[in-house]
Amino acid sequence: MSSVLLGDAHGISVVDFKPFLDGSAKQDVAKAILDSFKRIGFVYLVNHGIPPEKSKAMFEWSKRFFALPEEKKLLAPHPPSGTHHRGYSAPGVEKVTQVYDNKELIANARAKAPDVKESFECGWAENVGMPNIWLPEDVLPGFREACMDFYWTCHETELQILRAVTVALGISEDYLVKYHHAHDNQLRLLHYPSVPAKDLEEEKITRIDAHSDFASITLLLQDHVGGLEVEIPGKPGEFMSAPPIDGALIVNAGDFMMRWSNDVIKSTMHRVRAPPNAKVVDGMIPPRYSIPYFCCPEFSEVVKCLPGTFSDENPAKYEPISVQQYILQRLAATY
Ligand SMILES: O=C(O)CCC(=O)C(=O)O
Ligand SMILES: [Fe+2]
Repeated sequence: MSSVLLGDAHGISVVDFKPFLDGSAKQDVAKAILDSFKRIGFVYLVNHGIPPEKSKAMFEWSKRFFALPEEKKLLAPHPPSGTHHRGYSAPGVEKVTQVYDNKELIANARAKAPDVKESFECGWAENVGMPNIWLPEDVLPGFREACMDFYWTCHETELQILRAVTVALGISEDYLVKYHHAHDNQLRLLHYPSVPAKDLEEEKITRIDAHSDFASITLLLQDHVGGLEVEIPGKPGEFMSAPPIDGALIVNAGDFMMRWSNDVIKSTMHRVRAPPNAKVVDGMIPPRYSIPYFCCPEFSEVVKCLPGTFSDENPAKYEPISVQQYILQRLAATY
């Protein structure tokens, strides 16, 4: 085993990112990430550059935010449409599915088994297309600043991961970074409240249904509770757990990465269920907190297969697609 590959969890590689960041073994790290992305679309990174104390502090802010009374959280309300994806969504409001635009289907899925999760979304401050929606500062002083600080910290790690992926694909290091210079990303705080184990088992409610992520890559921090599941390669509809690993960041490829790479990289379906071996107390599953950071190309860009990923024998599988059109279509289908 090469020194950058530290092990694996159910086939998802655990990779040391430091030798990429310090330049000591860039190719090895890049290849290890790409191998895992090709196999399963997910990779764990340690020494990823997001300081552990910052992650810890962000989880604490998230807990403080979600612990506020409902009427306070609703002072930063998510608009009724999914296309302005900012602010606070109460449990049951957003329903993530792999449906693109059938409103009726989505409404039925929501009514049948709502997602029992609440979330807070924010982006960069001057994004005029999708302005942030904050609480009044005195409701939770410091929250806005903490979110924005974490946003930019994650952005640094995002750029390095994009560089690693392009290096591994054999194209110039900044090729994908250029698509991301507008940092049109989204920081999401998620809280899955404690719920009756029975309701989750009987699928009366869900935490989050199976879906692929829409954009380039997602950086995902999860707490120790677990419950994230990833579709098993070659076995559609069968899932396995992607357990929390101390200090590791989960990175998964989204639909744009799949399209850019002409299907070399997988954009794998994942979901959140009851955690395996959950400590059920009085019939209740413990709460879960997670923090995904969705990395997205600039909205005005068009995503098409990268040079070298297609040929006469292996034609491009995807038509060029507008970033804005695809993202807004998928977002609209969640509210
Ligand atoms: O909570 C999680 O770990 C998963 C969240 C997720 O997949 C998403 O928000 O797209
Ligand atoms: Fe996701």
